[in-house]
Amino acid sequence: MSATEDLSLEYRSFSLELADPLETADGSIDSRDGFLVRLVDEGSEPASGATEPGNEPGVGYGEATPLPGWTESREDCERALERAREAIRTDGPSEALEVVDRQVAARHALALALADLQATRESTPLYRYLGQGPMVGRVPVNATIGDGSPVETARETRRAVDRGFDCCKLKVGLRSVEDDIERVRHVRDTVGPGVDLRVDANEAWTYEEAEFALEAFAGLGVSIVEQPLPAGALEGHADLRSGNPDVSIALDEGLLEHGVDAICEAGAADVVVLKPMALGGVDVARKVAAWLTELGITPLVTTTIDGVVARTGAVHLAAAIPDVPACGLATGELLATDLGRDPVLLEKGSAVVPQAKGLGVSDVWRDQ
Ligand SMILES: O=C(O)CCC(=O)C1=CC=C[C@@H](O)[C@@H]1C(=O)O
Ligand SMILES: [Mg+2]
Repeated sequence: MSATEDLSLEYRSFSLELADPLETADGSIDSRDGFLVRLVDEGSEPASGATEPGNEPGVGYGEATPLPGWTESREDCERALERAREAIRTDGPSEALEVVDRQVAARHALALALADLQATRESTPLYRYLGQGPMVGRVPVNATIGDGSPVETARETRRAVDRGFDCCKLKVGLRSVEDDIERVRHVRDTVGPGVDLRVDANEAWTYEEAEFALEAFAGLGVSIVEQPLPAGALEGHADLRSGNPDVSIALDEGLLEHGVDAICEAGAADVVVLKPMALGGVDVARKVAAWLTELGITPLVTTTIDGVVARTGAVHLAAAIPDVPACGLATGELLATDLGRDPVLLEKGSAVVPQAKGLGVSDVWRDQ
């Protein structure tokens, strides 16, 4: 993409309620407010007739959905998008990316819109533009289960398994470790041994609590414990790892605090969670994934409970990562409303990857 082409950027705010608040040890998420971004190549021929996915040749979509604690604030995001709008008109895409470099959600929106536009021009689905790899039909996904009562948690997990999920991530950390162990035991008894269970504590535990939890979780067949300790505790995570070879340790908040090299040097993670919205875009996340793989750490992709544009971008990112494990991409079903039609079908625990040009989303920029 050259600096001289005639690109214009527009953005609109949105607010999406969750169907039910997602309870986590870090607080409850009940709505997602952000900005839908549209990039238009003013020099390209307008599409004639109906706009099927990938059939808007001069248009790219992006989404900035800031989440407190993970990204810049909504206000900073809007100011950054305004700077990008001006910069892209006067100086081109590279300069526009530079002026939002530190506002990760805004950068995510711009980078996604640019990638969607370019992949569409090259008549290739976004994941192949990002990864330059082979055709991928599906990526495995996990169901996301909030930190509810033991009965609610078991019921939700059962429901997810009945709908075809064979991997479920349970939020933990809101109650005592003993209570969480009983909660997970109840889920295991309900769904049986064949379901892959993971837990995410969102930094809730002390080292002693985490050690106690990990030992019990190993006996319950929990495969991954995500962010058991505060993000700063790299050595603590490394010690938990070496003491509990049967359970993988995943870092999520820890990636944002330390970066890949420090995590690798400390030996603090088996798995690292990539949230493209919090990392500044699918392009950045793709590079981080490649670097992790090179270092022998497994990358997996999740969302920050985003609208359909960012969520579909995350599905493409996951499809661009070879042999990616089940990813936290079934988050659209947590929303009561969305920005438009979801081009990603969830089927038997997998997301069916859109094969249209670009992102493959359509019908998100309706006339207001
Ligand atoms: O990974 C998933 O299954 C879904 C995404 C998810 O769990 C999260 C999204 C946004 C904020 C966090 O509370 C949470 C996480 O920590 O991974
Ligand atoms: Mg997490």
